Amino acid sequence: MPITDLPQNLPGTSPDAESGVASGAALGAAIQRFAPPLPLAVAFSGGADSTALLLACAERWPGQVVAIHVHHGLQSAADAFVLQCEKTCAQHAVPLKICRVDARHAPGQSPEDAARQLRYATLIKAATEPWPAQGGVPMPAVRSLALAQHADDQVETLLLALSRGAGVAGLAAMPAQWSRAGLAWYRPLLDLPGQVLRDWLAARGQEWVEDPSNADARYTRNRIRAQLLPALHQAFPQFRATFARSSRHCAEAAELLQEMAQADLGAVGNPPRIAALQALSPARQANVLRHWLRSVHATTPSAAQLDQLLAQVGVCRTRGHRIHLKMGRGFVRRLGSVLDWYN
Ligand SMILES: Nc1ncnc2c1ncn2[C@@H]1O[C@H](COP(=O)(O)OP(=O)(O)OP(=O)(O)O)[C@@H](O)[C@H]1O
Repeated sequence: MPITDLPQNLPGTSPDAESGVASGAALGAAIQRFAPPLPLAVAFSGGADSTALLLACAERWPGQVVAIHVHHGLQSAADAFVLQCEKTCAQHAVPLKICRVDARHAPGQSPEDAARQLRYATLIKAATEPWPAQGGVPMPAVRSLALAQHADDQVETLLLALSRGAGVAGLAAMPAQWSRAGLAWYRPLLDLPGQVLRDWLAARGQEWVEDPSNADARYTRNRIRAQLLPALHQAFPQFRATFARSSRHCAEAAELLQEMAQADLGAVGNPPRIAALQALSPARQANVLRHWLRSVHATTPSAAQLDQLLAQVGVCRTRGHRIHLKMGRGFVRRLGSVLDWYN
């Protein structure tokens, strides 16, 4: 499909000069705070957000920024994304790797999850495998990778977590920095509203491709963006900053719960001793049992299953008391003085 057949954003859509300057200052400040080990690879979809991130980084660290595009082979528009990525990278002399993958999901797996997991694995492989020399100069190994999610994406993630009834780990939303596969990963745009990125690109006459699925109201995330964010802006103009602060509080709380769960699992043992569990408060029992099931058995119980287990642990005072409950992908049963999980 020729690139012009896609809903593309062109210089004609420029915002006024004032918002162009304001967006430049906001993006500039975010990139100034960003200090990744170089060279840096940017996960580049060809959409507005990663186009802004790529160009801002390439300008800040010329010759030390590369781009990776994953062609998922899922949408007919995918070839047009590749063309746009190639055009942008050629214009700005940024080395680009295009990785073609088959991201069809397995039965029972969510299509978005399948595509995301494969995308992350592909980004790691592409970033860490050697890059061609640039102008005869060998390219050193990439040390960090940046993704372009912004403040609106963070709010959407938080609202989706709330709608599922998530605990503090889910409400922590997306981390701004972590390590994986020997790379430092970043989301340097989490403090910026998406509109700032679009204004910045439009003020510079920079094109990007609009993902047609972003307008599809069948996706909850798109409904949140189109309907909830404007209403939130009306009611709480500062919602991006305050929601982000709540997510950071939740991230801290989740870290503490994790540390406490590790210490408590050391104390109750693996498999957990029932008498040792009973010495803990119910909230700590729940925390350590959730951690045991997740970290040792790779399964997540529902809130109702965990409540049942806690109730059974609480009343397990006689030798003959039997425990046998469905728990995540398997079952928890009492074996003598301990709890046992099997499937
Ligand atoms: N096909 C892809 N290839 C490489 N990186 C990608 C691709 N799709 C998304 N990403 C990266 O993952 C981030 C989050 O993806 P998501 O689909 O939520 O955003 P997006 O709407 O595609 O962002 P953008 O406006 O950059 O297209 C993007 O900002 C980008 O950094």
